[in-house]
Amino acid sequence: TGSSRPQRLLKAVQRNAAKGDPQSVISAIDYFCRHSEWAMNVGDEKGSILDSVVSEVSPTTALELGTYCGYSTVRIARLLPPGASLITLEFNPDYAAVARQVIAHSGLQDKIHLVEGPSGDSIPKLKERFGITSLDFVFLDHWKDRYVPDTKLLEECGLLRKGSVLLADNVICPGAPEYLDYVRNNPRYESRYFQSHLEYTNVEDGLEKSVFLG
Ligand SMILES: Cc1ncnc2c1ncn2[C@@H]1O[C@H](/C=C/CNC(=O)c2cc(-c3ccc(F)cc3)cc(O)c2O)C[C@H]1O
Ligand SMILES: [Mg+2]
Repeated sequence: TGSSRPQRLLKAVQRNAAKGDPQSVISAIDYFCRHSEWAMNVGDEKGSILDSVVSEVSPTTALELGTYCGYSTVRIARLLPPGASLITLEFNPDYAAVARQVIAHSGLQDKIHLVEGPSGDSIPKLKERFGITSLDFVFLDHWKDRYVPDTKLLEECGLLRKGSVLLADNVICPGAPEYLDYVRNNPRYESRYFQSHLEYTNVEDGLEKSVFLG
């Protein structure tokens, strides 16, 4: 049988991006998605908002929910301070396999821990597995109906501290209405919406940044 879209995206990275150069990996994926095949990466427009939040937080420990092909994984990891690390969760083994190769091509593999499995299973094990006490930054970009249960799970596991920043993709398209309701009407969060567009299109979408107040 033929190749999958993630496999074709990986080929485009291996052909067009310089090994060890994260920016060229990002540009190669954006080019592929604009000119060959659309894919659900956060993209360059929302990606620059992601970059500014990551740079502002400068997290020592970051978590990503939903690796997919590793585009935002590379975007986040390239901005981490020395010694910092990003844990990314992905339950589809085919996507995880592609993401590992995209990450390897970028040269950022030493800053990234890709954990295969459902986020609901992995989140409760993060403290013991990675020796972390709390998360400085979380990027939510997995199934949209998992944003609320996983945010509650992060709270219950004591993984959020005063000042932890959650950044959620797609709060307009495909949409995460329950999540917006949860973080916007919850006194334990200070939320702000960053208007943008769905990756590689002019359809409205945006990111919701929510600071946990403890
Ligand atoms: C619970 C759980 N645990 C671990 N990994 C999980 C997980 N749920 C999903 N994942 C993994 O994350 C990835 C899923 C992401 C879901 N993202 C989406 O469905 C998504 C969809 C669109 C979109 C918009 C308009 C359209 F017309 C069509 C699509 C755009 C996006 O930016 C998206 O992130 C891959 C999946 O295996
Ligand atoms: Mg997304």
